[in-house]
Amino acid sequence: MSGTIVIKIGTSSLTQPATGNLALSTIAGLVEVTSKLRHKGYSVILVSSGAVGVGCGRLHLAERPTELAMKQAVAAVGQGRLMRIYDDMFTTLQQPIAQVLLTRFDLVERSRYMNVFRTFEALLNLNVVPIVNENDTVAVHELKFGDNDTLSARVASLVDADWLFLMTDVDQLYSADPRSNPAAYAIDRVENIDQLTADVASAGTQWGTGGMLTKIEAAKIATAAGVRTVIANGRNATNILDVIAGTGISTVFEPQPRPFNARQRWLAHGLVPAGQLYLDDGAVRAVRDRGKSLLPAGIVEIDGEFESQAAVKLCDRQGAEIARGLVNYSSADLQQILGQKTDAIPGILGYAGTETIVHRDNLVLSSTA
Ligand SMILES: Nc1ncnc2c1ncn2[C@@H]1O[C@H](COP(=O)(O)OP(=O)(O)O)[C@@H](O)[C@H]1O
Ligand SMILES: N[C@@H](CCC(=O)OP(=O)(O)O)C(=O)O
Repeated sequence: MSGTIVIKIGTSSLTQPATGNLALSTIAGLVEVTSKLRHKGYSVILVSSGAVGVGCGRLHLAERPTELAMKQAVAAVGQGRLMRIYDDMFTTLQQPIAQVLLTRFDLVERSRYMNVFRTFEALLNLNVVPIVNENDTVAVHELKFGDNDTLSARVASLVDADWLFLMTDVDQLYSADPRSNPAAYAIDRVENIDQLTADVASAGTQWGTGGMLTKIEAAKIATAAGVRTVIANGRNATNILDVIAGTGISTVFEPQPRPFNARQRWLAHGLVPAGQLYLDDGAVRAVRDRGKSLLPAGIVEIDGEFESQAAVKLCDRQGAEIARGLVNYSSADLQQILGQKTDAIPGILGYAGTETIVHRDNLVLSSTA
């Protein structure tokens, strides 16, 4: 019955909305539930926001800073304070914890991705609860997760988790933001996230980053990787135990069958695509329906500048993503050979490269394809 659970808790749950001070009883509840899950045999990873919010409280700032350097400085103040509180509380329950700070870059390169994976594996084998946040202080704009919802989903995909809990300041996902739309109704279960019609456009709280939008994005990433995903209220962490027991108020997103091995999970969720290849209908069918590699003849257009072995999206003519993978040619070379027969490549480029543009082994279909 045991498995791996990733719990993401947002700033809006960790802090008091009125004062910005830490919500100590909420954190204590989360620590207690985490410890209970550990005793039941689950491995638990916490993804905790709050560095910027707690840093603001410590520095008596009334608003979340918008300037990058300022945000990074404030996060450096808050992160240490946050970890100290977690460590104090977990220590009272004899539960060791570890701080893991990630940037998007750590999941892009295969060797770094595997390193992060092995570190999590070692920590969980040591019965430690890793507490993850984005490394806000060093993350550069272009390679930021930007929000901890999608960070937690990528971590859940990385460790092949059974559950991802997105704990926030509303009980459930609603058909629209319940703060501004009193007629919004609660959604208990989402079988197919691609058919979800809820309005999640509003920005959320002052301290949170992405509102509901990034939670839905996270649920898409996690369910596509086979992780059952839950949105629930973080003020009462016992919700997690109830949801696992099949009761409790929440929104549960059903996972898709686990289609991915570890390498495919990296291809699907670790990489940051540097460009797009647009395919004709025959190539779309070959890649999507017949499990073929992509050949130059089926490419009608490309977008972006990239080197060989970069990650790219494979799209149909309308731009809908059907797959992503590692490309065998740079964008400059590809411009010259797109639409051509494979045996024309050496004559055009002056060297005999590989026959395929994206090999089947380096390609993973997108969940909506
Ligand atoms: N359809 C919706 N259902 C529920 N909440 C929504 C919806 N659309 C927007 N929201 C807003 O999203 C907020 C939660 O996001 P956020 O403040 O970023 O929280 P966190 O800090 O937990 O990540 C809610 O307080 C709510 O106002
Ligand atoms: N890494 C940032 C949190 C980013 C974030 O996603 O915040 P939230 O929307 O509150 O989950 C921090 O620790 O302040």
